[in-house]
Amino acid sequence: MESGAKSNSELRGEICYPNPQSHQMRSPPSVIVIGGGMAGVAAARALHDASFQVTLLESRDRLGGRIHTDYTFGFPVDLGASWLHGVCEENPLAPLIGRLGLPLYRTSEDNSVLYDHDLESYALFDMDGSQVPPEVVTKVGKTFETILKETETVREEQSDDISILRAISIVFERKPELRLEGLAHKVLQWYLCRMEGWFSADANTISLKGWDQEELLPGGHGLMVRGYLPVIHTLAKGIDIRLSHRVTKISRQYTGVKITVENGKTFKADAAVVAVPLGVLKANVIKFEPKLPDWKEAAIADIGVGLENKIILHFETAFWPNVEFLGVVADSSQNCSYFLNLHKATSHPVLVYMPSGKLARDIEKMSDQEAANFAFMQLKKVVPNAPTPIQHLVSRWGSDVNSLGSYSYDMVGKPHHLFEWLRIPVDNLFFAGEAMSINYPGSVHGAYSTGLMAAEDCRVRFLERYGDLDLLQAIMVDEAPLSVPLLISRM
Ligand SMILES: Cc1cc2nc3c(=O)[nH]c(=O)nc-3n(C[C@H](O)[C@H](O)[C@H](O)COP(=O)(O)OP(=O)(O)OC[C@H]3O[C@@H](n4cnc5c(N)ncnc54)[C@H](O)[C@@H]3O)c2cc1C
Repeated sequence: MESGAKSNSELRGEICYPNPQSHQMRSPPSVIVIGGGMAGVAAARALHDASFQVTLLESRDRLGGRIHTDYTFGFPVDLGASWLHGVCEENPLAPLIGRLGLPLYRTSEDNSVLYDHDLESYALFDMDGSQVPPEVVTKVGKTFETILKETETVREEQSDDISILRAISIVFERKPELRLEGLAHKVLQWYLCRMEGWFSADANTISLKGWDQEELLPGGHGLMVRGYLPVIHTLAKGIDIRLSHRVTKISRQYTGVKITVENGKTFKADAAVVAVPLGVLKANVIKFEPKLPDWKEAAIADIGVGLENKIILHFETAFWPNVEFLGVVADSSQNCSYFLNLHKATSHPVLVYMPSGKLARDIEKMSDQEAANFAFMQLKKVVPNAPTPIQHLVSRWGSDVNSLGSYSYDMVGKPHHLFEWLRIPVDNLFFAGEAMSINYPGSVHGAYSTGLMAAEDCRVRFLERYGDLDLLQAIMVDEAPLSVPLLISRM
């Protein structure tokens, strides 16, 4: 409490607020974490370990959020995140995954996701089922790399931001020799389709100035062979978690926060960590009282949320080429297809079809069976006499009220620093989530690191106010040294 202000008892109301002189006698500060995805559980774990009283409110009847490992097939399959992007010691999640002994299967060694042309990994097919010669895939991959390099010159010249698609067409106007025809053109569209998948957005909405501002960690991309969920469950151990508690209102008061959930029940605490998806914040599902400052609302409005879904097909046996990825090339990026072959990594006969952007939005309008049929028709372009799948799973991240999108990206004309603005606390509200990570947006490790940052910001806020250094133990925000090596197959 500041000097000269009212006494604690006058201010407190129903909340027990700390008194600097009597902190030894009060209970530890309390924090409500809203959202039980990676960011929320990471914040809850760190605050719990630093002696805070933590309650986590989660709207779904499960933890994990956009980490959703499903066991319907009798083995784990991820409907949301499945890769650790950056299989290296610098990855903030590496120490935890290493300690848990969870195996990773490296699908590519290259840390670039855009023009990786590791030929072992891919088999691309034309619409008529004929395989694209590997040398064409490599050659077009190099051309795509050159085109993206050329867009850097366009970026330097343009004062206003434009889309990556517009920049590519400017490059074609200037250097017609980079424009490809026939099969090579279709392969180029497939590379563009993969780029759109990385951002979960169409190329005409992705910012030329912002698209490469995230930090790509080295070490390539490793699939979590046993699914991502064990990481969430480890972090959540011992935390007071209330599932099926959808928050509808967050009131900031001088004495703390009051959180209202759907059934009218209220929770009070000294502070809160808001770790719900950006899509949920955009939809105003949660009312903030008083309203959030204009700069925060602008950041919420101006960061994009894209859509990527997974249609998971389970077969009796694996009958497709033994490569990590299968692709179908086409005249436009939207008509290209992209399958992950889980059989390579897990020995289970499963293919994962991954549409993004407008295609993903269109597919979400279909029933599960129609969506599975659509994915199967794409597969038939690769293997015309493919037997029908025995089971399927379909994600709907766009229409699910708990996510309202897949992950964030830089929209045209919007500065990248908005990701940091989204993270900055507002009084005793702290913010965490993949869209609050300026370095690693759209990723699990980004969400994790913002959870730790929110916890640390909260801890420091209490220390500043009460100066109680013993009560609250330091939170490791910086990467801990990797004590256990990662278990990586396909080195
Ligand atoms: C299809 C797909 C594939 C992906 N692949 C990868 C990948 O391979 N690697 C990678 O690193 N990243 C990947 N990502 C991104 C990654 O999943 C996310 O960046 C990360 O999981 C987000 O974590 P989060 O805690 O910020 O949000 P979330 O996981 O969405 O957690 C937010 C939580 O808040 C809850 N919530 C929502 N509204 C309320 C409310 N009103 N009250 C209370 N709780 C609420 C939600 O139910 C949810 O549990 C993928 C995402 C998708 C959708």
